[in-house]
Amino acid sequence: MSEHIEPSGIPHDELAAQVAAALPQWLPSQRWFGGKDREIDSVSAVSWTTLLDGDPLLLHLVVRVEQGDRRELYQLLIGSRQSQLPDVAAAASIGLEDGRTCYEASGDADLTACLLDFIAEGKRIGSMTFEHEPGADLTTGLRGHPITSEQSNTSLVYGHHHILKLFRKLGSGVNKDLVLHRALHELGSQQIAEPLGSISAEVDGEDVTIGMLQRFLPDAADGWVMATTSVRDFMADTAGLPPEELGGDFAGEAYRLGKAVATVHADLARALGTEQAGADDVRRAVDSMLARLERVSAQVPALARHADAVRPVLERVADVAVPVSTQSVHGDLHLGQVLRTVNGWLLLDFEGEPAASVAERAALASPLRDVASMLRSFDYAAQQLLVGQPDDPETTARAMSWARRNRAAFCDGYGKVAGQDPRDDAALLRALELDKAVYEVAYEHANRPDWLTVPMASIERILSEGE
Ligand SMILES: Nc1ncnc2c1ncn2[C@@H]1O[C@H](COP(=O)(O)OP(=O)(O)O)[C@@H](O)[C@H]1O
Ligand SMILES: O=P(O)(O)O[C@H]1O[C@H](CO)[C@@H](O[C@H]2O[C@H](CO)[C@@H](O)[C@H](O)[C@H]2O)[C@H](O)[C@H]1O
Repeated sequence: MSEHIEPSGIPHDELAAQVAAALPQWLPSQRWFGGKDREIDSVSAVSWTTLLDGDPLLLHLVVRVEQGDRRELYQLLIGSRQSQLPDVAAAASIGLEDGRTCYEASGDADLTACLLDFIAEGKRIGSMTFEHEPGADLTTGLRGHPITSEQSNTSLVYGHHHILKLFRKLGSGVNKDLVLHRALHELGSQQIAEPLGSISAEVDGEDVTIGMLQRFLPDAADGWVMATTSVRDFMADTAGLPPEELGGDFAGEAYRLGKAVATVHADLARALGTEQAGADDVRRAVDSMLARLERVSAQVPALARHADAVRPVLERVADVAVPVSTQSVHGDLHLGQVLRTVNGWLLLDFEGEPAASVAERAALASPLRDVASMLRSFDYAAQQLLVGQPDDPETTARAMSWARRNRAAFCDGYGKVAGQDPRDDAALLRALELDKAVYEVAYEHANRPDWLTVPMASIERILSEGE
């Protein structure tokens, strides 16, 4: 915390408190805010650090958001200028009652340029520590611009060299994304973007990762964009050509993606070890899936109607042969988390599901969790074109044939490297897919209500297909 006084005379602790008081109105409109499903009871400033003093001012702020029995920490960069306001999005403005303009400053490249330089210098400011990884080759003096794609966090790209992710919701300790990136990089993994540095801060007496710097891959193609382009080509073809003869066929990519995911799983097992889950562990995993089903059903009546049919599928996992091998996994793998470079597929963002607790994210799991999660994403890619469209069984059937082809290719590629086809564990895979779809119902309900039909249609399909 700092005792600095801004030129206008307001102490920074007062400014932090004023910003926190204005946040209940502002937070719900932010894509990265994970508490959109509930009323905000209060927001209070937990810690603040002056990164740039004077005019302009850059304040790092950690706030506690209270929503019923839920209490979460979020970080913000607060900019304030007395003179000319920067050309940042109007949505960044956090109005204060006394008319002062404070804004969320991650879009102000003049202010965020210092973050990269601080990492290169290995600077300590107040309770914040900026570090580069051993041997990291950093280009400094660059301006950082936020990426425009959908994100749970906020990432700034510095001159096509580096990308700095600022974790919005803060957990405790070293972020899992950083832990897994470091472990994979140490093994020489080619399936990740090299970790280059980090930012941490002492919050409530504990060191917490608040940012991670990585090599930026300017020529990489986003997996979601590639897959949905392929779906569009496939759906637009009226000559009825077989998919393998269409230019945008994705099956070869899906196969190679399967191989890349299996390689990462093998590397994670090698780097961080495996454990054998016994009957009690499996029972706990089943109970946690059932609890999620009940929780989400209570919020979304459309899901509640299927809960009686979903429950026995989840329960069947308790009958799988034990022990089940568990390990560190990605935790929220989907097509938007993979990049295709000239050297093959890379995986991003090992943080796990944004809504999960730190303990849930750190828990070891069957690697089939990631397989199921990626299979769900092929369904999403196929179905996203149908969102808001009138129901047409023929179009739906064609979209689902794209999903089937690519899901199969992904499993073939995965099995080739893993030495075992994930489809051999049909009961577990089916339950994990359903559990992920239940998670997605909650995610869409809170974030993109128009897309709720996507996981709901999948749940109906998985249930109707039987075993
Ligand atoms: N190293 C990188 N090189 C190029 N693009 C990247 C890199 N890391 C992330 N991205 C882009 O940023 C997006 C968001 O990154 P991600 O780590 O998934 O953030 P979040 O946790 O907020 O979802 C990705 O979907 C990808 O398009
Ligand atoms: O922000 P994250 O990437 O960490 O993940 C969250 O947002 C994702 C959407 O951006 C969401 O993914 C769901 O939608 C995707 C299409 O937009 C689809 O490919 C995924 O399969 C589907 O789960 C993800 O669940 C959520 O955690």
